Amino acid sequence: MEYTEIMVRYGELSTKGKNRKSFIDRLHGNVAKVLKDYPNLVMRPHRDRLHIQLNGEDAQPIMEKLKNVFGIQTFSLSVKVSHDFEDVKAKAIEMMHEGWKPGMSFKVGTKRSDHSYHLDTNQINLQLGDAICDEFPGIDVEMKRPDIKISVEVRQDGIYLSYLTVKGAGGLPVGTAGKAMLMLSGGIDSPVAGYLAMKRGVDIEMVHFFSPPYTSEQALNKAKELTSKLTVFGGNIKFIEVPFAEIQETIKSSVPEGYLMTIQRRFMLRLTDMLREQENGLAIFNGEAVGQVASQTLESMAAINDVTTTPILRPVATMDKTEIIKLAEDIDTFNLSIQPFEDCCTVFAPPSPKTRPNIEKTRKFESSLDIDGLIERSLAGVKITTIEHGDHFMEQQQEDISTLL
Ligand SMILES: Nc1ncnc2c1ncn2[C@@H]1O[C@H](COP(=O)(O)OP(=O)(O)OP(=O)(O)O)[C@@H](O)[C@H]1O
Repeated sequence: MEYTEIMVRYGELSTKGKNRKSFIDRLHGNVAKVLKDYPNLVMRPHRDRLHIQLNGEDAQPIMEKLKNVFGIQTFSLSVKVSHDFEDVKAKAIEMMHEGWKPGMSFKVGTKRSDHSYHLDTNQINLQLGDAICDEFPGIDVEMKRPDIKISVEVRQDGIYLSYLTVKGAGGLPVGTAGKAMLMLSGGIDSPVAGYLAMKRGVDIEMVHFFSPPYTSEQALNKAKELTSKLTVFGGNIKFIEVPFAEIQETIKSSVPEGYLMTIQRRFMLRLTDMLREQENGLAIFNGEAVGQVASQTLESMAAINDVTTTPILRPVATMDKTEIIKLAEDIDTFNLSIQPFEDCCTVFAPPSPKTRPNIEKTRKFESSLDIDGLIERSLAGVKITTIEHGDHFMEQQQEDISTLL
């Protein structure tokens, strides 16, 4: 069947008034970005739906992209026919032949925005229902949970029919909840935390610490590649790389071993917070899960969090590792995350970090360091790039290597 339009139903639209408008505008913008490679599409955002006219474009790849856009509850493929009711009947029957299998029940549901049409919603439901029953003798009509629902929408410019409804990603359009920083390592958890932040409408910017020469270019590229994977959910993402080797070396040579990790993390958080301020972000997200490792006990979190009052949000805090892995697989970051490139935290990890660091002691050990100078030099080396959907960093490097061989 040649479809004419995709009808997108908005997700969580509990907000009213001005918020509703910004929700719809942002969703429209995000959908337009994701579908930028299809110039023939025409989009019309309305109060309760977004209509995407296909103008001959193949619906399948477009639907695959729409499935990742937050703020969409469901979407349906529809076909436009004329106001001639015989055309409507013929198309509804064609749809039933396409989707119906023996034993399935059905229902017709009609909406009219064109109230001048000569049949009202009840008449349309009944007459179409009768036509379908004649074509499929013995078929069950089921009002509550039909297997197939033929939806009919009567509009000024024609009548739109659909029967396939696809579940969207839910959540809120990325950008409607404001901007925040995500502390992105190359591991499994922080990309999942980023995905969950985006799902609630947060526009994230990545902050990644790296420590050359202790960490390789490949480790940096892995974090960039992970960022690229997340662009499918919300468009371009800023990637902020922060040099961290001098800070780690200094801490290692000046602080008792048990406190290395806590103090390193405090520096990471301070730097992320400064970058947040510079970028006008409102909060910081990370991939910590309670009790997962030494730095993620509640005592450690408290000692690290001590450097800022900025909200630190931990979307995977209460999830089991298996649950996080399942999500990482669903969003296609898992296989990349498990590639064995070193992270600056693992390179400098002490053999037995304190799992219950004392805040007073932490502050005391840290006070011997030139905190401002270390931070200033690290910030001076920050590099900011924008990662777009389709950008690749890992493969590119493999290609480079293969050309050298
Ligand atoms: N190199 C880094 N750059 C930016 N943030 C980092 C870095 N390393 C760790 N983090 C942040 O600290 C959190 C905890 O890191 P840690 O290495 O202790 O745990 P993890 O459970 O292995 O997390 P992940 O799987 O995200 O690496 C990460 O989820 C991330 O938000």
